[in-house]
Amino acid sequence: MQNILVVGGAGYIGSHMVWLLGQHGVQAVTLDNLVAGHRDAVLHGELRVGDVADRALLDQILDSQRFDAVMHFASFIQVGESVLDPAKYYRNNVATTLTLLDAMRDHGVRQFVFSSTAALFGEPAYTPIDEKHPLQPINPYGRSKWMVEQVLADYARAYGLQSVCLRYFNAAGAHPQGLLGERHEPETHLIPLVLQAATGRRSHVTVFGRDYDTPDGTCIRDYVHVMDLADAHWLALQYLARGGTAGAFNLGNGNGYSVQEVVDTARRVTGRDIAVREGPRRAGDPARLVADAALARQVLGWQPRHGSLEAIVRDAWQWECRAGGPAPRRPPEPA
Ligand SMILES: NC(=O)c1ccc[n+]([C@@H]2O[C@H](COP(=O)([O-])OP(=O)(O)OC[C@H]3O[C@@H](n4cnc5c(N)ncnc54)[C@H](O)[C@@H]3O)[C@@H](O)[C@H]2O)c1
Ligand SMILES: O=c1ccn([C@@H]2O[C@H](COP(=O)(O)OP(=O)(O)O[C@H]3O[C@H](CO)[C@@H](O)[C@H](O)[C@H]3O)[C@@H](O)[C@H]2O)c(=O)[nH]1
Repeated sequence: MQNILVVGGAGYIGSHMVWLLGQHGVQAVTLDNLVAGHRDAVLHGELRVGDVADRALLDQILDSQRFDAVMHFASFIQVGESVLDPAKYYRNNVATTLTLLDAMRDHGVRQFVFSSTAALFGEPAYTPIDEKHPLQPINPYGRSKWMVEQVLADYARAYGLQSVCLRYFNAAGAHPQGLLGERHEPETHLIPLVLQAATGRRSHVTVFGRDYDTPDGTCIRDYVHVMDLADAHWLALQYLARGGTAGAFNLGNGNGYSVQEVVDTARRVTGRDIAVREGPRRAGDPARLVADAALARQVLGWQPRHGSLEAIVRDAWQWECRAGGPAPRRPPEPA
């Protein structure tokens, strides 16, 4: 693998991946329309600002050089918004992915790594959740990812397009040296919100429900470090390069932490008081989502290196203390 097209590489997870490709000495081109990404988050390779729905642009990029694989991080990501405006999600997450896959097929690029999600599993029938668990997404965001997974299985059979779907549980943490981190606007994810309450950027964090069937009544999630996700993508590229066939892998640490445990850990790591308010349940939140990632360990050789919640929160805190992120590292491109 010498040259990778990273779609959505200016976003949270994609930017860590682009950095890692640089560390491995692999060329990367990022395609991102910057609706949610940041120009200064692309620390390696070339950034092409544009929409993945733009077939002419895709043709131009794929004609200009030979790519060994495409990694696809670009999508809209807010579950609540997907319920209110499903069209936005099906268009950007499904229709534009078809445009990308068809362009790849036409240009003979046959390897694809896709950002899928634990939202595919809906309300779990059992935990930890392995790949045999029924797929039963309960919102348009999850369904949009499921549709793409099904398309990918068909494209593998019909066109020989080999893909790996990586179903992340809760991505969290930041680059351990503080180069990159999470900068969503609006931020909806628990760990950055808790840490922003610690810095004073927010007055408090609201706990969404304390009446779940869990030991302390708050929801349990499997937080997985963004660098461990990037490692899994790297291993997925190696898997495809050695002829691995299309497949899907769950990515999590196998440890569940409650919302209250996240707040307590953040209080310990930051040494700050964090004001908490009680709120109602958020619609569509399963009580417990914990991954069984044995398959990724066996087949990809994935070994999470930053598995403890403490390490995840520490790295996210280092990033958050930079209050909005580091100064741009790349000069702005001419308009
Ligand atoms: N963050 C999580 O906990 C999590 C969990 C499971 C799955 N995922 C998936 O991982 C992927 C990355 O998530 P993230 O948290 O980094 O999100 P993000 O919003 O930070 O990154 C997505 C990037 O894609 C870009 N983009 C969106 N639509 C585009 C388009 N049409 N053309 C070009 N660029 C476009 C955005 O500008 C952004 O830079 C997403 O597909 C998401 O569904 C994330
Ligand atoms: O202000 C907040 C924000 C979140 N939560 C709770 O914290 C937990 C984690 O929430 P969040 O960080 O928003 O992540 P999830 O809703 O679990 O979703 C993430 O993780 C899923 C996989 O587990 C992915 O599918 C999604 O894309 C990704 O956003 C949930 O129980 C929320 O109810 C709060 O109590 N207060």
